[in-house]
Amino acid sequence: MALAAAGRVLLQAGSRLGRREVVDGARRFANKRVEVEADEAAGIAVMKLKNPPVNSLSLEFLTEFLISLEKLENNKNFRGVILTSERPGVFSAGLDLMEMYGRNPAHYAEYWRAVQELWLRLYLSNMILVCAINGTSPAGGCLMALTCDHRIMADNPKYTIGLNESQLGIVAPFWFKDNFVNTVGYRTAEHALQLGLLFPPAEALKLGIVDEVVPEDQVHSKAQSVMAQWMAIPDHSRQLTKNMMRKAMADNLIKQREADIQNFVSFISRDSIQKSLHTYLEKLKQKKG
Ligand SMILES: CCCCC/C=C\C/C=C\C/C=C/C(=O)SCCNC(=O)CCNC(=O)[C@H](O)C(C)(C)COP(=O)(O)OP(=O)(O)OC[C@H]1O[C@@H](n2cnc3c(N)ncnc32)[C@H](O)[C@@H]1OP(=O)(O)O
Repeated sequence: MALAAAGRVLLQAGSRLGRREVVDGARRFANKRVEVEADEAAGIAVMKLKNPPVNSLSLEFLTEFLISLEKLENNKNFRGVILTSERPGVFSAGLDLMEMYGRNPAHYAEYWRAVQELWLRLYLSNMILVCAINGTSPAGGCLMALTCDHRIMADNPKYTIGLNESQLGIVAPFWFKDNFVNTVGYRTAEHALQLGLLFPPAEALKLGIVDEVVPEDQVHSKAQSVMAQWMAIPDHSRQLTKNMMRKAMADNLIKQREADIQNFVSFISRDSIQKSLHTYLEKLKQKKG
């Protein structure tokens, strides 16, 4: 119920944005920040993140992404989604720092609800989610990948993935942490989270953050072949199994959703945290100059 209500809010927000859908022969639809190549006959869609310059998860991006995902969820012909970036090199730079810096509490609360919604929708999706990680994927970007059923990363040592929040002076929320612990195990998570480590593909593979590393030009073909394997499993048994594995963790957030929002708002509003974010943003700018 809570999920459905929040979904409606996002849909309303989406229509307020007034984005015109572009339909190309019923096989492609797009809003400004997400491109969907939908092959209804095959039952597979490719969702490409396209929020330049670095696919940060801004409020507008989250709204548009959730609307696109819901369209696919509502069409029973779609059984699988491949998530990838339209801009090879960066899968996603994670949460949009500008949504968490210098804004007011109401904005922080609205943003955090949308971030929760993204995680819940992806984590509990009945569809098969395969992540084609064709670039760097820190923090919230890594989280998106962690919600997927299978992760394939491009073999480029320049790309990294992990939960680096502590390096920014912030803390990975408990549900980011839970998703990570369930993927890599407690000790690895404890170590990586405290240090805010980002891992290149080979190390990410060793730790189980990703399932496969393939040459960069094969990420998409690999994602398609993995999807074909998963599609061969009957939906009902796969979905019941997925739900059995994931429900408890998702319910843990659902039951304390409002408290989690309040926690986030009071944490992110602190002067010391705003100062840390300021320093980090300055560092990002200086890197350029
Ligand atoms: C105890 C209670 C706890 C409660 C919980 C409380 C708090 C937790 C809250 C949130 C968890 C946070 C999760 C996150 O996801 S935080 C974001 C983490 N992301 C990063 O650290 C990535 C930062 N970016 C980079 O490292 C690089 O940009 C890149 C992704 C490697 C790409 O490098 P590239 O050289 O290609 O681009 P630039 O660095 O030049 O960037 C271009 C442009 O984009 C801006 N930008 C980059 N990342 C972000 C971002 N995440 N959000 C917003 N903007 C971003 C960058 O500043 C440049 O802007 P400019 O204006 O200078 O062009």
